[in-house]
Amino acid sequence: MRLMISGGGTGGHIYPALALIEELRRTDPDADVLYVGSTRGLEKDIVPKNNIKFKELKIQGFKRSLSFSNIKTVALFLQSLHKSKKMIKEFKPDVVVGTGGYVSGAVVYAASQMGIPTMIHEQNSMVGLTNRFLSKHVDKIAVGFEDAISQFPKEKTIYTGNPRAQQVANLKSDFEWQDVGLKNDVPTLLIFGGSQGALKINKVVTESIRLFNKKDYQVLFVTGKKRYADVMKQIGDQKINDNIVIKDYISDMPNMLPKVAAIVGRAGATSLAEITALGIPSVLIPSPYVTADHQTKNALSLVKNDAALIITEADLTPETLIDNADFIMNDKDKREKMAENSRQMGCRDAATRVLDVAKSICK
Ligand SMILES: CC(=O)N[C@H]1[C@@H](OP(=O)(O)OP(=O)(O)OC[C@H]2O[C@@H](n3ccc(=O)[nH]c3=O)[C@H](O)[C@@H]2O)O[C@H](CO)[C@@H](O)[C@@H]1O
Repeated sequence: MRLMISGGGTGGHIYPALALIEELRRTDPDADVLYVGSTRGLEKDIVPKNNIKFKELKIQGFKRSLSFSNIKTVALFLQSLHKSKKMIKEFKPDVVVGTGGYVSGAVVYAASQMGIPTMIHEQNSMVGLTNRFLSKHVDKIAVGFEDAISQFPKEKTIYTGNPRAQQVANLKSDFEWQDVGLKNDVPTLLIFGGSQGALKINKVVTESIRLFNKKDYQVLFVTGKKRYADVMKQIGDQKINDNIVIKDYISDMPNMLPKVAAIVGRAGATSLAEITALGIPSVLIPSPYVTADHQTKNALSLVKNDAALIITEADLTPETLIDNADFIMNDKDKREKMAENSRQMGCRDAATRVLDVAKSICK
């Protein structure tokens, strides 16, 4: 198969695409893949490291208010459309797949205009801007949450789960906590605010260091690449005990996640697919800044099943953070029960399902 794939901006759109590519290469070693990303997103660092051909487009999103930059957005979109068509003519894909982010809007739309089979994957329970636009033009729509089906044309939409779930569930981890300076035999709480880190979570965690210092469990706190320096400045000369390690980014999350006892984090759809694939209990702090508050909806699907706890960003303080973290980390039975509930929700064959949909539309 010749697969052209595009997903950009944040990890939540990129990692499902990488998981799909991994599944394609596993089942079809002769497959040829071209990934098209944006010049500004995380994909330009992440994708080439995975030995995947990568091409870039310059593109940006619409501002919600009337703004001059929206004129530039339209110009960049038209330019990207033109470049995408050129790339498609050269690469000659059998199918073009979009996993979200503005860049996928141009690439998938260009392909649909040229009569190439197209599909999108929507990770969230609420459809995003780009996928809403593309849904009218593509042949198939794969969704990560059953709740999303009703927001798309019924006849071409199918529930598949999120390909990243299968990737993390199948990996044989050789990760050791000693690799990051922690102990192997102490339960570890992983704290991170999605693929880019979250300002409020970082602030409250830095204010909680004194309290985490005293815990019997360990904490790995991941700040997001661009936020690390600020966090270290905020921490200043506070004492950090051996049970806490701070990192800017984890490059190989699938290898680490199976060894994590619990997670405190945002409720991005791809993170939740990983959490449920592996059965990890979590404390979720949904981002209030995303389209249609979709992270709250994502989070509540786990909370309803007693697989996660939720703290709204407005209620997040060192006290609520520590109370919720302790609730999970200090009670092994509770943790195991939540882990099982979380595992029940996992969709561990999602990459196969998405690939099957892509194959079904190839000419
Ligand atoms: C602010 C924003 O727009 N967030 C959206 C974005 O989130 P975001 O990009 O944060 O996506 P998710 O939380 O869903 O996924 C994050 C991904 O990055 C990985 N990771 C994270 C940290 C790290 O150090 N290393 C690492 O590899 C995680 O393992 C996961 O695979 O896309 C998601 C999926 O469409 C949406 O649900 C989110 O609402």
